[in-house]
Amino acid sequence: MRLTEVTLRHLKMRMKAPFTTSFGSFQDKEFILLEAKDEQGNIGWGESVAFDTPWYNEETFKTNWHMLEDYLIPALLNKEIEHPDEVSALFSAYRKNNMAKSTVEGAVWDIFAKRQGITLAEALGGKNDKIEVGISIGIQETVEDLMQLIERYVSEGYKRMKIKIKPGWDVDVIRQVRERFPNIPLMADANSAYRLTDIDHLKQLDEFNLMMIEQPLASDDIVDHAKLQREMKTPVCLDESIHSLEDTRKALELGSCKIINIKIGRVGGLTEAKKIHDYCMERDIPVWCGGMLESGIGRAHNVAITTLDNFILPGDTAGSSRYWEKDIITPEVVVNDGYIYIPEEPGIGYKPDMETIKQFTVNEKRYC
Ligand SMILES: O=C(O)CCC(=O)C1=CC=C[C@@H](O)[C@@H]1C(=O)O
Ligand SMILES: [Mg+2]
Repeated sequence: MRLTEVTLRHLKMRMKAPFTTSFGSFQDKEFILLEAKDEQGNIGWGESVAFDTPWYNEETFKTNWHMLEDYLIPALLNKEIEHPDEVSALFSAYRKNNMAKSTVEGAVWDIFAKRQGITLAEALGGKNDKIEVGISIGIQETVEDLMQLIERYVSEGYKRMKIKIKPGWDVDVIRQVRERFPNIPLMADANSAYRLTDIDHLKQLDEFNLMMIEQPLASDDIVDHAKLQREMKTPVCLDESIHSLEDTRKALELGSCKIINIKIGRVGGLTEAKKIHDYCMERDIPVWCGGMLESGIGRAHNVAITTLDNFILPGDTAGSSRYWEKDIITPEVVVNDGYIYIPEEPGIGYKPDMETIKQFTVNEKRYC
């Protein structure tokens, strides 16, 4: 298999409502879509999940464009490869920039599956024909606003609620949610808003039977998380701190967490995501698939990886309509009673809607 042409598109899409976390709030989503063609004319798609501001991690869609244009596309274009696993080896001279790497690696995986006439899920080794999904709810203006959203998403069938927390919007809010919804599967994501000195405060969360607390401490930490996990009953889940299988190994050896959130972009692509999945599975560490407010293309990749056996916990891959008036794929990703059914078409299984893509495209460039 050989890529003969790659097109980058810079898209700008407005979400239905702002999404607020401990690090900031945003409503306009700017990102890169990557379309790749192989020597047989098969087309594969990838999405960069980097935001427009480096607040989740150090990457942005502009740094991704630079990496793709100046290093990653030239490293791959017209190179003969047998399997997508070889892509990371071709990129090994370039440090980090995982979201940029994942953008093009995802398109290669899509083509790899299409060449064999199988789904991306099957190409990855996934056997499940449906996946369980939860939903992530940003910080709201009032607790009542939050309650109404939970009410709505519970009635739509989502299998677990994730609530964003930060100092001043944490223990009291979770207490009220638990009083109103004593039995829902519930978790909290802090996006690194706390320090180890907050340990006594965080331990108060132990009384609410949370499935986990996600990334409470610094975004690059695994040492303090291990200290926290030793003192907290609630399982710690790592998101921002995990960029690779090596990070996973070290975090698990230290006891920094009991659960891993796998985001394909954050770990540099599907090959590394699968390795982390397999490593965790051998050690009985459950994983789930995190979200980055993706358009349909990124969403489709998330759906595919979530079919692997150790994605035991519901992920953040909500339906397209959660964020978008109109998504850029057909059919859109739909959630039925908390499940997404895996599409049967080869590759990512959803068709890019070129009209809609065009409508949101700000800039486009082709490489061959
Ligand atoms: O619905 C989604 O795509 C998940 C949204 C979500 O929780 C997150 C998106 C982007 C950055 C973070 O705030 C975050 C997360 O940390 O998991
Ligand atoms: Mg998170």
